[in-house]
Amino acid sequence: MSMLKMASTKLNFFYGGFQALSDISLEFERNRVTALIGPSGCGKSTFLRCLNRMNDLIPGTRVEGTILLDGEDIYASEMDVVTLRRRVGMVFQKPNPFPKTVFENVAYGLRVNAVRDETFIAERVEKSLRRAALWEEVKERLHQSALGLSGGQQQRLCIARALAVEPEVLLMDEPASALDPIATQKIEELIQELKKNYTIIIVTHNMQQAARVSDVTAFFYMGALIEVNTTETLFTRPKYRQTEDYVTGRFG
Ligand SMILES: Nc1ncnc2c1ncn2[C@@H]1O[C@H](COP(=O)(O)OP(=O)(O)OP(=O)(O)O)[C@@H](O)[C@H]1O
Repeated sequence: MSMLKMASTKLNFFYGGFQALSDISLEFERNRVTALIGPSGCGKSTFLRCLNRMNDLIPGTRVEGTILLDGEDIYASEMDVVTLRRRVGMVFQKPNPFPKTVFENVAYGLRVNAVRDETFIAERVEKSLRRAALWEEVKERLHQSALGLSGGQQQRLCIARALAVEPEVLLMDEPASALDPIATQKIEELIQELKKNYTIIIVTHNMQQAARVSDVTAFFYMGALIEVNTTETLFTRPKYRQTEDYVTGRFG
């Protein structure tokens, strides 16, 4: 099995007349955590959303170039977007549980995919909550509203919800930025655990977080990919001045 899970080649992205990404070629290996870093507005989130075609939902946008998932072009006409988003799951910056029970939040993706077997659903809900390191905290309150959970628990619930449909890739857009330090640490530990089973791509503003959780880091600046390397090398021996200035906190 190839180590390469996803790859973008010469990706350009436009919001109307504004080009937000230029010529991004970036590879993602299986069971690795890749962090996307760079100053506000440099295109990190735009790039992340290209990877499961979330940008399709924004009118007036245009993509050029290719993105492959296991060698298949995700923008090809035969690619089913619902299947793509099942395979490439996403967790957002702010925890966004549905106003439903804990159980139904996690079961949601299965029900949407027309799974009817309640035993199967219950097993998958438990497995997903365990993988998201939340089961012990919620097993007695599965049928209470998810909105009663703490922010950190809600974010792990959103991760469990993403895992329930068994994605292959997990996209995380600043998943801990709305959380306190303890909840953040739990999410970071969880990311380390999850990479055994998933390919993870995380956008973060927090350089220490990128250094702690990722194997590979990509530095974006003004819509371009400036450099990508193992996290250790990128942080200790960056090739370019812009990268160095950013990782040492001189700007951004
Ligand atoms: N829906 C949109 N319509 C038009 N322009 C957009 C839209 N979303 C983002 N942009 C622009 O595209 C550029 C890249 O934005 P993006 O959100 O991808 O950057 P980012 O690096 O993730 O920033 P941040 O760290 O602040 O979230 C910015 O100039 C932004 O203003």
